[in-house]
Amino acid sequence: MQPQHSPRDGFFAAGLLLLLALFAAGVVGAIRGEVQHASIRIQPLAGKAGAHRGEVLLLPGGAEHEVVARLDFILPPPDPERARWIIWLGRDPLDAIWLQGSDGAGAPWRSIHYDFFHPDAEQPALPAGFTFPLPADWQGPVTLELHARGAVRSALWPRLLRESDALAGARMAVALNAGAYAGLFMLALIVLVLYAVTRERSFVAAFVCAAVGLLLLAAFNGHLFQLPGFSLLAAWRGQAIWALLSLFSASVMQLLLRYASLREGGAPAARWFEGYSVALVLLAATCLLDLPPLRPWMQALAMLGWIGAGFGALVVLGDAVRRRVAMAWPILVLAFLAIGAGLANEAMVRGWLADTLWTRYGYQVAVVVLLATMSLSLFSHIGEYRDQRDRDRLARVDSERRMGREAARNALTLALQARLRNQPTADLEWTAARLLLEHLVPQVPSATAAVVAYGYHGHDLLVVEPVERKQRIADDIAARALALKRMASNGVPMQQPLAHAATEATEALVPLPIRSPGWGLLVLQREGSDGFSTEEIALAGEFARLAALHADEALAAYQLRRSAELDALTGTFNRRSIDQWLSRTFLDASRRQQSLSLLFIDIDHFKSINDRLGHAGGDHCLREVAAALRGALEEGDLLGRYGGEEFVALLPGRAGADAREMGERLRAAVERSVVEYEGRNERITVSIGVATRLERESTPAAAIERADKALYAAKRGGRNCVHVAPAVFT
Ligand SMILES: Nc1nc2c(ncn2[C@@H]2O[C@H](COP(=O)(O)OP(=O)(O)OP(=O)(O)O)[C@@H](O)[C@H]2O)c(=O)[nH]1
Repeated sequence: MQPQHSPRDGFFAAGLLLLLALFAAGVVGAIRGEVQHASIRIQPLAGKAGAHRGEVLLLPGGAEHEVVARLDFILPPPDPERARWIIWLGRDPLDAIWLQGSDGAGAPWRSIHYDFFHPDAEQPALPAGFTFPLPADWQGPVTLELHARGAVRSALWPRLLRESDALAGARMAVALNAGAYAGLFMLALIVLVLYAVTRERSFVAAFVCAAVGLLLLAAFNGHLFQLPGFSLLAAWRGQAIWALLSLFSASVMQLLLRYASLREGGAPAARWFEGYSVALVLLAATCLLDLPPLRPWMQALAMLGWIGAGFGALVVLGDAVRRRVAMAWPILVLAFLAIGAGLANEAMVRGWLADTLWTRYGYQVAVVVLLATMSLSLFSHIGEYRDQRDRDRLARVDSERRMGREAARNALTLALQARLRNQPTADLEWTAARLLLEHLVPQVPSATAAVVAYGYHGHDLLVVEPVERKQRIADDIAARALALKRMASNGVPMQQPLAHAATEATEALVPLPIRSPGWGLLVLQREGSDGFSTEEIALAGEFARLAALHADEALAAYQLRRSAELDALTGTFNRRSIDQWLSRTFLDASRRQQSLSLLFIDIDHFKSINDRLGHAGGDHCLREVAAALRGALEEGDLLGRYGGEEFVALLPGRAGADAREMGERLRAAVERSVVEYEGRNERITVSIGVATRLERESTPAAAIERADKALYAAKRGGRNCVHVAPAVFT
């Protein structure tokens, strides 16, 4: 994505213009304030290299040259009130510069000897020029020789000034230099911190640019060689400056590459820039190799390299303006300004423009402002970085949430499977609803969550979380049951503001997949008007579906299990399960030393019933007898069909008289019941044999035999009676 111009650019550009205006005002003031110097006539001495143009003496650069010129000037009479006179020259990269001549008495006089690359220890920090104090007693016409030697192109403008005026000018220059250094230093620091925070590589390029720029400006001004650590660079003399210039050109190209995002676009310009940067680094290395045959060419090559980088920068910036890259046009304007200031400096070095603060240092200020603007425009990269980070974080949060919900879904499924498997049918739906709410509420926070169902698997259900709100919810649901039923039958979840709530609240209604005519809803209520997200409602729907599905499955499994245990005709236990029950209850009772009785109940003359009513009528009678028996038995007693027209009742906790009493009750119940079949009333009786578990009996076989015998005895005893088996039959 391409960064766009933003209102921020406008503010930034306005701020920048303000700064530039302040700077320009300062420079103009400095130039205006410059002291008029007394005129010096310069005359190159015959036989020595060096040209002059008016007041300026030119050193051509490339190979090492030495120029000697005669300086003629008239010194006003000494004034004890005012400072002495000095000859002042700009601080050009000269290997040596000094003045010599003779005083009024003809005695030889020689000035301080300066070497740009090896500054004297006594010189002030950040010296701004070469100052040659003249003896205080000199006056009238003076002739001196100016000796200068160096391999860097320079234009020497000797000026005759009062020392105080020279100091004032020097202070101005120092202020400019210090400002430029501080600016680059701070910039380097800021972009380094930004890199540490964002890990955005563009800031490394900006850091290298600011750091190399700082070294380069300090080298151009000669201040670098004052620093103990860097004084070693003086061994390379001018070559060190050209190496730094080439490195700076390369770092500017790299910064431009990143600023204009050329790499991302895969533009061919990116490859050119990369290649050119490598060439510039190689050029810097060549400068430091200091090969004598190449030495005269290095200045020109480094300058060419710089001009090429400048040209490339203009092309890229022009393109960036077209592509609406952030801050492109203020940077382009600044680049033009920097190039203009650089050309002014070159014109000064060639003697075409006077040596002023502006021509000497203007390009330095422009470069600092340009670099600062370019580096700060990389803030747009921070925006991208921040966006990316936000996107990553959102994605992470989203995936964590999704994983959390997936885990909750699995947990709900597992809990439903585990808890519903052996649940008695009456509790099945309640348990499913409870589990649904328990697992849903942490995922979809709700002040109240409820499962409401009518006619669900044949019964009504209301489970509320938290339980304290059950009554309120029950009243609320009852009050609008009709509307809710309509809503549930639509099958589409919805949410609405809670009309009667004192504070703002929202209610989500998620229909439960319940077979008609039953209906049910998952009701979620939440404080505030924000309501539930689509995702939350979808999750609630899915949880509700899971819970209902598992409840249905558990019910079906329960019914299947029951059908395998029950006798299809009478609904009592079948022979297989009554056998299991017999074994189980006998073992149980023997372990606990509890009473247990066993009743064999046989319908009297069933054959004749069958004969009279037909087989279907017989079946009907069997069902009616089973119902009568079940009605007379008590909770905990078991009834099963042992086969044909014979039933078995198991009475845990009963023995002897108790069991007989129950046998009587059963017999009487059957006798009382009048079975109606096809308009005929049939009277049915049963004979019952009772056997009670003996103390050491843990299996039912013997008791079954006794009960059978007792039944046989009852039959023999005239039927429709109860016979209790003795402990031992004789
Ligand atoms: N309708 C119907 N009849 C059955 C079923 N199972 C057995 N029977 C009949 O039940 C009758 C049992 O007759 P019996 O064992 O001779 O005894 P009873 O006629 O009841 O006479 P007592 O038991 O001596 O009073 C037989 O006629 C069987 O056909 C059944 O599932 N349905």
